[in-house]
Amino acid sequence: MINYLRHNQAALKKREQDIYQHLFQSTIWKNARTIGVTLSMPHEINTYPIIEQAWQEGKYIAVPKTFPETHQLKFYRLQNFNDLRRGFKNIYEPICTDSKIISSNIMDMIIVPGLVYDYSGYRIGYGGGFFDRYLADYTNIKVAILYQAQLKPAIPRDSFDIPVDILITEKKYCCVKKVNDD
Ligand SMILES: Nc1nc2c(c(=O)[nH]1)N(C=O)[C@@H](CNc1ccc(C(=O)N[C@@H](CCC(=O)O)C(=O)O)cc1)CN2
Ligand SMILES: Nc1ncnc2c1ncn2[C@@H]1O[C@H](COP(=O)(O)OP(=O)(O)OP(=O)(O)O)[C@@H](O)[C@H]1O
Repeated sequence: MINYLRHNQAALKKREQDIYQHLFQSTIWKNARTIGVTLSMPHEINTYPIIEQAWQEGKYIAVPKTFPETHQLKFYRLQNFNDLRRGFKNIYEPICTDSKIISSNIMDMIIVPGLVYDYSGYRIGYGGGFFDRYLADYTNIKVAILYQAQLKPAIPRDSFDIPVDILITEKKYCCVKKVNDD
C-alpha cells in the first residue's frame, strides 16, 4: 500500500512537471509580462513554482483576493510569498493595499482554476461564480492547467460560463480558440 501511494505521488509530481514545461515553453508564456494566477489549495496543481518561475523571468504576478459578500475577485500584485495571509476557504490571499491593485486589462494571461474541463474549454469550478463574473470583462488570454484525467469531451454549460482559450495537460498543449500569440 505504502509503495503504491509513493508510486502515485511520484507519478503526479512528474505530471505536474510536464504541465509546467508545456506552459513555460509556450509562446503565450514567453510573451506575457503580467500573469494572473490563483494560490493553489493543497489538492490543486501547485501554482507556487509557476509564480517563482515568472519572478525569475522578470514577469509580474497578480493573485486574487475573494470578496464572498459581493462574489467578486480583485487581483493584487505579489512580489513576495511573505505578503500573503489566509482568507476565504483558507486560501492564501494577498495583503491588500490600493496601490497594488492590478486591473484585469493589465494581465496578459490568467491561469484559471477548475475541477473539470471539456474539449471546448468550458469548466466546472467550485460553484462560487467568482471567475465567471471576473472573466466577463476580461479580454486577454485565459489558460487552464489540468491533468488529462480532468478533461472530458463535453460538460453542461450555462449562459454565463466563459471558456478558457488554452488547455495545458501533462500530455498536450491545446489551443481551443485562436489566440494572438505572436
Ligand atoms: N486556489 C484557488 N483559489 C481560488 C479559487 C480556486 O478555485 N482555487 N476560486 C475559484 O473560483 C476562488 C475561490 N472560490 C472557492 C469557492 C469555493 C471553495 C470551496 O471549497 N467550496 C466548498 C466545496 C465545494 C465543492 O467541492 O463542491 C466548501 O466550502 O467546502 C473554494 C474556493 C478564488 N480563489
Ligand atoms: N457573469 C455573471 N453574472 C452574474 N452571476 C453570475 C455570473 N457568472 C456566474 N454567476 C452566478 O454564479 C453562480 C455560480 O456559477 P458557476 O456554477 O458557473 O460557478 P463556477 O464556475 O463553478 O465557480 P468559479 O467561477 O468560482 O470557479 C451561478 O449560479 C450564477 O448565478
